[in-house]
Amino acid sequence: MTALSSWVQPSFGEFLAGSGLNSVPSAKGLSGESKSKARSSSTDAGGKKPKKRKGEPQSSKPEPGIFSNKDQGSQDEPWVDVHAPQTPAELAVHKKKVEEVETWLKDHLDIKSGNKGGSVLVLTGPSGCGKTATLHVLAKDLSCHIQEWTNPTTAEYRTDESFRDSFDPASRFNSFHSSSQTAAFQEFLLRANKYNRLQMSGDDAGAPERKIVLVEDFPNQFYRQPGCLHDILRRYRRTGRCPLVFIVSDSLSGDTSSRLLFPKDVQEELSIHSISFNPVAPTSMMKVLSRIATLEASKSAGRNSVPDKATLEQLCSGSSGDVRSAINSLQFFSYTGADFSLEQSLWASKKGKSSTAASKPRSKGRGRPAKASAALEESPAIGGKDASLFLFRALGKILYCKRESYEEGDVPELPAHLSEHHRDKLLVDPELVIERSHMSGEFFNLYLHQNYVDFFSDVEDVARASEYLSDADFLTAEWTSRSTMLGYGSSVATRGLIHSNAARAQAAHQSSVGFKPLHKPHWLHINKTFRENYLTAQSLFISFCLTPVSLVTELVPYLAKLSNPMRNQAQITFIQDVGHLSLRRFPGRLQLEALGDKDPGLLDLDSDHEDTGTKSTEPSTQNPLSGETIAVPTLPNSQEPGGDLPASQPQPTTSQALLDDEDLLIEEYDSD
Ligand SMILES: Nc1ncnc2c1ncn2[C@@H]1O[C@H](COP(=O)(O)OP(=O)(O)OP(=O)(O)O)[C@@H](O)[C@H]1O
Repeated sequence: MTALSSWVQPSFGEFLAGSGLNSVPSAKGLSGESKSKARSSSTDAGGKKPKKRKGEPQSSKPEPGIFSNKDQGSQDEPWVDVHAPQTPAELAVHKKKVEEVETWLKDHLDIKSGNKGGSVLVLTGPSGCGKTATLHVLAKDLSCHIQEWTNPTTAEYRTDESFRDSFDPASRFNSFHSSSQTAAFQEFLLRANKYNRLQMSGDDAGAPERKIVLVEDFPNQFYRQPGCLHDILRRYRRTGRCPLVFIVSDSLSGDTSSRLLFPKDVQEELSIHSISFNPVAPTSMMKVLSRIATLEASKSAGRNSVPDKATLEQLCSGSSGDVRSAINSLQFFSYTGADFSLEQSLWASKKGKSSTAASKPRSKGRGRPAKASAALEESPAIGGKDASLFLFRALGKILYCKRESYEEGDVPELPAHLSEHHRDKLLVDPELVIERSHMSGEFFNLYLHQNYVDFFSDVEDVARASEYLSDADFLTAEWTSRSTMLGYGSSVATRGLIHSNAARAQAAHQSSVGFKPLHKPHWLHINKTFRENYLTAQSLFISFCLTPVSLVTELVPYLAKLSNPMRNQAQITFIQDVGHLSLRRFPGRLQLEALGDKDPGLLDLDSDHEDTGTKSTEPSTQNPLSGETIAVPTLPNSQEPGGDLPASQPQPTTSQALLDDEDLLIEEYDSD
């Protein structure tokens, strides 16, 4: 927030000074001209804070969270700080999560009770869901001190010598930056672990210091080489005396950074406890917003308006469970509501538009979808957070393609020969859905391709839809134009799919498809196997000096035909698995891996690699489509034949039993 307020104020300073406004929330970090201009025009709220001259140190700057002083200059303070929770009961976080963190802290704070000091906790969850606030409140409750790591700025450790080193052609590019940041982090941990805080007057001198080391700001080097962090953690685990808490915020589409920094095996090895926070629930969010709005309205003597319930609800839905963003939007709204007369009318007209759209009764369908689709289609009116969609919901929006009938005379009728193409008004915007799924259009198409058939009831429609999917594929086939054509490709795929589904063309007659489980694309698995086979072939047959493609398509099939090709057991197994196309082992269709409603979209192949690999529990088997046998222990359960197939999929047939193949025996050959 400090950073935020320091750039917000200069940008608005002149405008505020000119308009005689003084109650914009940006006292923290004020600097320079704009600040003095804003101050000079202050008559009321600005005057509450002692005036500071340019260049004067800002000693009274409150820390965010519980350290902020409620009484001082709250008019100018960001409300997130003024109304920071002080007790666990005030937290907008689910009680169970708070208890979980509290129990862990209590268990690991007492150094004397066994050697638990060097234990590590990772808090994950979306940004602004109260992870830091929870830790601060609990630390205060348990009377312990938080020592937090912040990345030093480059200037701080750019001593003359290291600066000169960085220009040394022999030294690796940027090495001074990353290594010194990691070294500084290591030193911080060492010191935090070794030394207590200086005793200040008023501190209880006798009481042993209880301390939590907090890391929220990770040195960049750790993202490039997570191994560095893991080594430091191993050392800390052995020597640490106080609990170490990491806070990792999830990205919009998944928890990729926490998986990168704290992979499962490292968590197990170092007994790292992980607690995952959810976005703040709308009911808790409403409580927090109403409390703050009422308090602020009573404090401001009529200058701030209390937003009505509908507005608060809108703020809640626009914040996507981010309490910080919701409170900021509320503060912004309250100021605009009271002070900016011009802005007020602009906001009001925008709000009016969205609220009429949201409240407009729909002629067809139930209330809930109307509300949901309105929330998706309308951007939140007041400083709303980017609303992301979980992949599961995004796919549902396209596959279920909700429609609403046109009002009489709304659209011109199509000519008779085109009447079969008439469709009711679509309630989703496919491009927006893809954008909010935070996934590339190509990957999104893959998911559609895997799942669309279950949502169709006519084979002619399926044929048309598959043509659109092929067209989309074709549009992005040429690498030179791919980046330009990606958007078109996904539009053709999504809109083509939606249009082809004639059974869902009319809002009044949208056939009920019921709930259909969605699955991850089989392509992901094939691609993973393909890459693994390439790597294995390369390492096993390195002496042949062939490219991976030649190895797998020429050498290995050839060796498979020989009865005595190799002497190494690993090579023999690989040749048996990959070298020949066997139809022998497959009794039925694949069972695909289900897509959960919270599964993140896969942004790149590496994350897919990890994703499919870690979730696998099933034994290895063979792919009936390509004929490849997959001897990979980490095979996803999508490959297990014969298991419980979803009702939507054809059940295994017995015809494959006829495809019996004689066993291929490869004997070991010793050339010596
Ligand atoms: N009732 C409340 N519960 C939780 N936070 C609140 C509440 N009221 C105000 N806040 C403020 O909301 C903000 C919550 O952000 P917090 O830093 O805890 O989020 P976070 O999950 O750690 O996310 P990030 O990683 O982005 O910082 C804090 O500034 C906190 O002071």
